[in-house]
Amino acid sequence: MTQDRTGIQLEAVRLRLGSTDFTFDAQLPAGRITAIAGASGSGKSTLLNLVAGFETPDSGRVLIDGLDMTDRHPSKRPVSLVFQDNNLFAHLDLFTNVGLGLDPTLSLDAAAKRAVSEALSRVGLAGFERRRPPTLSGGERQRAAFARALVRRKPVLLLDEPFAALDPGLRSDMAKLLVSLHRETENTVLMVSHDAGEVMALAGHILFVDAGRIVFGGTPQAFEKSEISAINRFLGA
Ligand SMILES: Nc1ncnc2c1ncn2[C@@H]1O[C@H](COP(=O)(O)OP(=O)(O)OP(=O)(O)O)[C@@H](O)[C@H]1O
Repeated sequence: MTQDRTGIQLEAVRLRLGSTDFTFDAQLPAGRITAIAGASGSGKSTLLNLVAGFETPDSGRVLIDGLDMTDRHPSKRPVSLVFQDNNLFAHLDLFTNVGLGLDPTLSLDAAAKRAVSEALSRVGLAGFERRRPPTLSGGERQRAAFARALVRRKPVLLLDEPFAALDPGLRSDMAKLLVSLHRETENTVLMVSHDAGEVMALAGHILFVDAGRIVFGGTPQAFEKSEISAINRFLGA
């Protein structure tokens, strides 16, 4: 691991979308899994989109490992992404889909091709290289999306409800896969989730968003003891 990993900072970030105002101030630890939790419509995806670069703040700054990302194009940020709907190209086989994570022009040398096969194998999809996404189960497609993120070897992994479309058994398998990939890569993970069980099982750090603001940032232990009513509702207390 490099010495100067300081994680993700949102410094006095302000954004207005339609009639909704967002204000985010946060410091997210490097090398940990941080969950962004909150009710539907609270602003979880918006926060993630600000880090990914799909939204640009009206004011304030977004930093990753100390570098100002605020005006940097999403493709130039040191992040990889996994979404609920996995965004695989249906007409391309898995090898190509994962290879695109490495190089959009697909000019892959022998080492890059090996990396693609290793990533598929790491998520349990060895031998699936020539299969196209429509021939796979939902869980297999989501594994392929993880392989595509993995192969990029970026210091930050952004996940937006990555398991939401899966049934409970698969959700728990994928959660285990995420934890084991995280142990290996020690990357900084930011994961949107509206599932209290998932948040408590996976996160080492939690941000809770309510009405466009972060109303809690801290450990799962402190989160459980919080007396904020929106958090108690979220935890089903
Ligand atoms: N481009 C936009 N224009 C106008 N309003 C927007 C836009 N994007 C998001 N919003 C609004 O901002 C609020 C927060 O949206 P966001 O998607 O961040 O919430 P969320 O917490 O991720 O919700 P969910 O759990 O339902 O996905 C919502 O009320 C949404 O309608």
